[in-house]
Amino acid sequence: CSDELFIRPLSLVLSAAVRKGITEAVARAFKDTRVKAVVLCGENGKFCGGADIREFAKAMSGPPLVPMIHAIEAGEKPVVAAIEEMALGGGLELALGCHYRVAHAKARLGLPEVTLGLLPAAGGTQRLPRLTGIPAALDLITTGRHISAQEALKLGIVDRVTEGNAVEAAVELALSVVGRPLAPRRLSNHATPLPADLDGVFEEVLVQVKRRARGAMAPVACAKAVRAAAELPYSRGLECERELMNTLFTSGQARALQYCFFAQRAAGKWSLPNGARWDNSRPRAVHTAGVIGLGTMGRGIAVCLVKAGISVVAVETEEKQLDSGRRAVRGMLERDAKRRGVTAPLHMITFTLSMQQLRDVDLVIEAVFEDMALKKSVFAELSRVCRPNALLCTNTSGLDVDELASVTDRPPLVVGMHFFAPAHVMKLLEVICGPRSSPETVATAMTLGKRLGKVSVAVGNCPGFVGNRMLKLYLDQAHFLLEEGASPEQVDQALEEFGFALGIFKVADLSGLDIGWRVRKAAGLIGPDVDPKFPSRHRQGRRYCPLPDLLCEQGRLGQKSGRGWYLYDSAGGKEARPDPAISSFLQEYRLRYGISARRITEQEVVERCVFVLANEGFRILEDGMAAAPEDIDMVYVFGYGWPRHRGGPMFHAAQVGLATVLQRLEFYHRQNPDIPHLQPSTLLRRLVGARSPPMQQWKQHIRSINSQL
Ligand SMILES: CC/C=C\C=C\CC(=O)SCCNC(=O)CCNC(=O)[C@H](O)C(C)(C)COP(=O)(O)OP(=O)(O)OC[C@H]1O[C@@H](n2cnc3c(N)ncnc32)[C@H](O)[C@@H]1OP(=O)(O)O
Repeated sequence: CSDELFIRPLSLVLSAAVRKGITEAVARAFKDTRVKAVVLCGENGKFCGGADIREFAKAMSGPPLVPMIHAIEAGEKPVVAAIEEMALGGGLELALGCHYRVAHAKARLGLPEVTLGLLPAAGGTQRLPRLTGIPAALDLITTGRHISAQEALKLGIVDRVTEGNAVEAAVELALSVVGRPLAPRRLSNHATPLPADLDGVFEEVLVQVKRRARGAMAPVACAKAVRAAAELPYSRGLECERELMNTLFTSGQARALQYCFFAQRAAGKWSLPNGARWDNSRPRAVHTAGVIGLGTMGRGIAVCLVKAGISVVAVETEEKQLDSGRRAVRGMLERDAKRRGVTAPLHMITFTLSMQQLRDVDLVIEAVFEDMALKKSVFAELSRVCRPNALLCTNTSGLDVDELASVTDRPPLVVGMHFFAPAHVMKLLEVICGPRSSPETVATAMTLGKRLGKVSVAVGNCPGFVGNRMLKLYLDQAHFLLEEGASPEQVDQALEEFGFALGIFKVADLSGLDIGWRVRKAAGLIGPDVDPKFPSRHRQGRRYCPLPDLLCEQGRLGQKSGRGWYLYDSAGGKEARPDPAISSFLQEYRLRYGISARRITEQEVVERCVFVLANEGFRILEDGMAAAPEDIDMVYVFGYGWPRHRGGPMFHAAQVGLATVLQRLEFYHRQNPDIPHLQPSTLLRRLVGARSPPMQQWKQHIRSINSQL
């Protein structure tokens, strides 16, 4: 119409073309005397997802964002942002440069740059604190969390929220403010509201930010930039923002975090050797699901399903377990509902002792004890009870999914769904594609995972799949390091400084040391022929460390028993304290076996633990158990506490340099010839021989691609 102008960016992101479009159209609108106000909106009902991350790796082209936003803010006609669905990163910064903001009630807003190893460098760190004050700006900028339109309204980030058409509401607002002074609406003119104890606030925030960051630089830089908004005039604050951004922009951490962004999305794009792919296989609709077993895993899985709107029939074998499972699941659902201010959907779950009640469900997730014979009996019964077209899924951390399928009447409808504990919290789901799992079955499990809010990664059916197959070797290294002279706390400290959420011994204590003990017994590594006083350090043709078995025999099962690699205040206690008894136990052990303890450096701890992970990752790629290095990395980032700012074990190996990884593995293998997993994998050698090509080309160096997915 004649007195307003709509400018529609062409895509979700602020690409060079979109920035050019906005810059030119705004200039035209400001010049055109018929135009009284401007409304900025996005295409297809989405305001803006921020800068185009793919452009970061290329030479800058098109108009830069900062002057574009300044020109909008400095304009003499009111500009209103109509925020539909999202205003993220540069998108929110653009909106902050507008004079008014209207958001749809369902819109999400945020400055997630920190999650990409960056900071909001189009004035975001300077404008937001001037609008919301320091504490809220620090929270949003250092965490990158998305907020709802309602929270944005409370914080003053948007001026109006509408349930109706946001563009129409923005036009209405724009027309109503024509002629009003614009100076008070320019955030760069505002003074930042300061808390009474500015130093105290920043000191406290920095401590928290550093603890959460686990070595990531961006959150700390974000806090520094906000501090500049508190202490400096806008133009100098902007310089500080730019300087901090310059350091981050080219950092390895930013590259790693941006790699993770795309790798996470790539993991959803699975393909099978038979040509079935994510985009040509139709998932089944899942309205009802059964969960068998209400132990820790089953409870978490049931909660996830109910929260995703799926009706659940939960089955246990004994009244007592059923009762405690029911109480636990209800409690979790009630706490979650309370937190979100909604009613707990307790009506969506039925608890029963009868498998017969599973006869009408679309899909069953079995989550009984990790025991093949037990799981087989459950699957045989499911075959009899369930509808012929119901999918049968097993939550297993390493058992053969195809062996289980073979006891059913429907091997193509059987798939593994490996959840991680606690299942309602952890983001990773390994979907184990058995050789007979049908494309529809895989598509259903992958899509269900996404619906449950998980990052689903398709993996092949080998012992331990991807995650636990690698974990076993990582844990072995940690145990060998103890034999050689390290302490659990020294190993954990080195790994935590590397950025792991928790050191490996703390993780082992948390999970329970008896889990691995049971697995080793099942694998025939522990048995009646092992001398309990002097257990052999070589089993099945390789070096074996009996230390964790000895601990289990002493009843030190980890956190749940109050003692494991660490000491806890009580059974189930949270705080892990170094235990002098472990130190004496290790000394006696070394003495018994004639091992002279040596000084082990942090470098050795990290290299041996981390490079062995990547080395096995290369073997997994060669075996066809994962489709791409990105999949392996996402398993580690989302399931094993790997520091996201290091990209994942495969990305890290590429970043360190494959030649260096090869050389260090060779070195450690020379020192420990009885640890075969320190021997560099064939693929690693081949890649180094091919002058370390980029990760996207690694697949071309696998001799015979034999996908087991
Ligand atoms: C001097 C420097 C000045 C300014 C600097 C500004 C910094 C920034 O703005 S950095 C970017 C900040 N924005 C984000 O971090 C948002 C990232 N995107 C998302 O969170 C989500 O993608 C979403 C926008 C909320 C949409 O989610 P959803 O609907 O679930 O779709 P997806 O599968 O996630 O994405 C679809 C498709 O789009 C690609 N994509 C999304 N955002 C970006 C982006 N910012 N840049 C490039 N590409 C993006 C995503 O990879 C998907 O691509 P496929 O090829 O389909 O996988």
